[in-house]
Amino acid sequence: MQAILDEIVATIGVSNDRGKVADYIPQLACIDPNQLAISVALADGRVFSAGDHQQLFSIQSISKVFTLTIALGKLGDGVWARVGREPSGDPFNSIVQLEHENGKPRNPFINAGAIAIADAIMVGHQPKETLAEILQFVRFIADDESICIDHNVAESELKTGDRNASLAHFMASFGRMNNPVDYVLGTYFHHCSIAMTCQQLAKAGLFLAGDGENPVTGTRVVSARRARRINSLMMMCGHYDGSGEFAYRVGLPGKSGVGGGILAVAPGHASIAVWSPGLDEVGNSKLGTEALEKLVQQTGWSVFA
Ligand SMILES: NC(=O)CC[C@H](N)C(=O)O
Repeated sequence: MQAILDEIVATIGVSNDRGKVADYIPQLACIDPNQLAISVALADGRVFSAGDHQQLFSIQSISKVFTLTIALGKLGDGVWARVGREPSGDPFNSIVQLEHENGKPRNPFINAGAIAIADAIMVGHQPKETLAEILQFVRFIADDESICIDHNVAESELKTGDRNASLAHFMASFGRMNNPVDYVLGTYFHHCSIAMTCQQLAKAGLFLAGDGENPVTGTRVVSARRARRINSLMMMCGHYDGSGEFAYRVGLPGKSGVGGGILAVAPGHASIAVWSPGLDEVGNSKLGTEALEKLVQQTGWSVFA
């Protein structure tokens, strides 16, 4: 495995065509695009990494997998009254479907859906309490107490978050927000601003590769059925309007973030985190996707194999 990862970083890491760093969040615009990292956490507890795998990055929308998991724990199937389970086929920050679909986001991974999920898990709590709960959950699944929120990124998003504020207010106009919109947005921006290394992220995804149980710590996070369902949502919706392309090229459930990270799950085998800040046209890590494509070719881990 180490040789495979070293080879992936050596070949893909030299690419001149690295995509474009997200610049609508000023704090992300200044990240050096010449970075690439990959970590594979195997079901037997071994973790292999290559490239800049010790570097912290903004997990952004990958956090939506964790907030969905928390929401399912709190609301069970009640989650599906708040968001759907269908791919949107539209950009991650699109507002158009909300008008025709009664303010109900298509899925929990587009921005509107994740904002609705943030509202759902607040259940009357203050943003601080909700964020503490989210952070505690992420630290628990990653088995790492050092994971934190990057407050500079959160502030930066807050200042330039007009689109997300529009989505939230638009949903509120359909009576779909239980908490003050500003509180929900504050929660959403901060959970998107959790900073992790590839190694930490790969470990955090292990429960999804292990039928809901972290195979290393032996702790059950969700039921096997719930893990399968989260994986299926990642497969269908995790890369927005690039989900079909990702399934075609990589063939694993995955969730991307505009920080350039991707969490991918090879059920029964491994949890994989990749990071390279340059994004393709739809906002998914360009080299990260290429690295995963190569890894799956070498390991045969595609769920369609
Ligand atoms: N695709 C993403 O990672 C988007 C998340 C980002 N926080 C936003 O709201 O725009």
